[in-house]
Order: sequence, then structure tokens, then C-alpha cells
Amino acid sequence: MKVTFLGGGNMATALIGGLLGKEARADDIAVVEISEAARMRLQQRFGVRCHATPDGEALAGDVLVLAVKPQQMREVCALLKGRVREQLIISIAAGLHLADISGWLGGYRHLVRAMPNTPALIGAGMSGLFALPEVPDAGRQMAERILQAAGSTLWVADEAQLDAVTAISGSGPAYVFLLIEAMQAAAGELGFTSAQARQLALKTVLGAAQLAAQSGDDAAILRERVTSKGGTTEAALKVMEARGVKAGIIAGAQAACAQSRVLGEQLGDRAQKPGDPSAT
Ligand SMILES: NC(=O)C1=CN([C@@H]2O[C@H](COP(=O)(O)OP(=O)(O)OC[C@H]3O[C@@H](n4cnc5c(N)ncnc54)[C@H](O)[C@@H]3O)[C@@H](O)[C@H]2O)C=CC1
Ligand SMILES: O=C(O)[C@@H]1CCC=N1
Repeated sequence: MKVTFLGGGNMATALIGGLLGKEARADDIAVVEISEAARMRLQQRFGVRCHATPDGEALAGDVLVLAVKPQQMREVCALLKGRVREQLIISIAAGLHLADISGWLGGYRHLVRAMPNTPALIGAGMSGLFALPEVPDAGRQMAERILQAAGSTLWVADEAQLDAVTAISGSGPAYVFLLIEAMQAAAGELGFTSAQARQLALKTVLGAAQLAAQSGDDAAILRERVTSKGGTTEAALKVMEARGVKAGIIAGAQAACAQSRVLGEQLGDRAQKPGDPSAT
């Protein structure tokens, strides 16, 4: 399977990392990337072919992955319009509706919207997927293979659910990195060196996530097992509750979901007034 990425930034890098050695070799992957520095980085890191513009060779792949920022998508679709025939196109952009992307591509309908996350780089990603009804089974399977090379997948029946996937697993690694940052900072305050703080925080997060994944019990039960009456964890959780840590995470995820919807509305054609000269 030949895969071309349009945009070779953070998320494309993570997906390429997942694909290599599983579904694809370096010469099966091409990247169209306007930044020379990014092209150099990708060539050196993965040995993939990089193009400055979407020339015919770059677009010859079986699958095109649109991996530019949502604000850059309309421009990239204009470059592809009329030049894609049978390929599967996967957009990984937050918020953007397939109806808009299809319109920008001149009515092209072999479209899948995916929401991956950066742990894809090590094959530990989590992706939500949605396909337009016109996508044949073979296309869905190709999308599944690409995202499964990067980790786990979840197909949703309604495209709008991808805004919620974005809020949980798309942005979610940042919430976990924030937790790691905070635990390292706390360890530093308690007298550990940064190397010790990193080991204590990372191994704890990793171990707790593995235990939660392998145990049949809910996270709440696992949390209770750590929390002895009158003990240290109870003291910590009381302070965290008073500071609204859990409520803050829930409200944050809701804000991420709302922002995904805002991006889709603001950048999509539905937001444009009739007669807007930038409308296509
Ligand atoms: N970073 C993340 O954790 C996730 C990002 N996404 C989505 O992935 C997409 C990309 O995000 P990032 O990789 O974080 O952004 P990024 O800014 O790191 O990468 C975008 C790349 O596209 C390039 N680019 C811009 N215009 C171009 C054009 N006309 N032709 C070719 N290349 C062009 C830029 O030079 C840049 O390297 C976004 O739509 C985002 O919503 C989805 C899931 C997670
Ligand atoms: O922050 C963003 O908009 C992108 C989408 C999910 C993760 N990063």
C-alpha cells in the first residue's frame, strides 16, 4: 500500500512512525510538505520521499492522508481538486466536516475522517474513524490498516461523534503529559533530581495505565484500593478534589469538543454567507 501525506508535521510524523515496519516500508510512503526544514527532518528520520508540491508522482499513492492544519485544508484541497481518481482520501483535521472537504475537492466522495493521536508514533495510538457511505469496503479496510498500524481504532456511526473523540483521545495525550509534568514538578519540590523525578512520575503513570488496562475493574475501584483510610492518598485526593482537578479535566474535554465544532463551523462553507467571494 502506497501512502502519501499532505503535510509532514507532528501528526504525520507520528502516523509514519506507526506505519513503518508494519504496513509500509519507507519507499511506500511519500510526503508533500512546504517547509524545507520539515522535509529534511522526515527524510533523515524515516528515509521517506518528500516533495515540496503535490506533483503527479506524489499523488500516485493508493491513499492520500490530509495532515495539514484545519486552517490550511481548503488551500490543499484546491491543489488536489480534479487530480484524484480512485484513491482513498483520509482527513485527520480536527473539526472539519467531510461534506466541506468533499466540496473543496469538487465533490470527491471516497473520504474518511479520522482522529488519531500522537502515541501513534510508537504504535500505541487511539483513532476514531468515520467513512462516507460511498467509500467501498476495500477503502474502509485500507483506512483501518493505516490507523491500526498506529494503534487501536474505533469506528463511529455519526461523524459528529468525532468531535467528542477529539476531546478524549485526540487531545487526551496532552492531558496525560500535563499530569506527568505536574508529578515531576511535585517530585522536584520534594527534593528529587530531575532524572529521579522523571523515573518516579513516568513509571507510575505507565504502571497505573497498564494495571487499569489489564484489570477488569473500573479506574474508580483501582483508585479506592490505593486510598487507605486516614492515609496519604486520601490526603492528596482531598486537596485535588478541593482544587477541582477532576471537574477541570471534564470541563477541559468539553471545551475541546466545543472547539472542534467551532473549527468545523468557522472553517466550513456553512459559515459563509451567500455571495462571500472566498466561497467555492
Ligand atoms: N498534533 C496532534 O496531536 C493531532 C493533530 N491532528 C490534526 O492533524 C493535522 C496536523 O496537525 P499537526 O501535525 O499537529 O500540525 P503541524 O503544523 O505540525 O503540521 C502541519 C504541516 O503541514 C505543512 N503544510 C502547511 N501547508 C501545506 C501545504 N499547502 N502543502 C504541504 N504541506 C503544508 C506545514 O508546513 C506543517 O509541517 C491538523 O489538522 C490537526 O487537527 C489530529 C490528531 C492529533
Ligand atoms: O489541538 C488540536 O487541535 C489537535 C487535534 C487533536 C490534538 N491536536
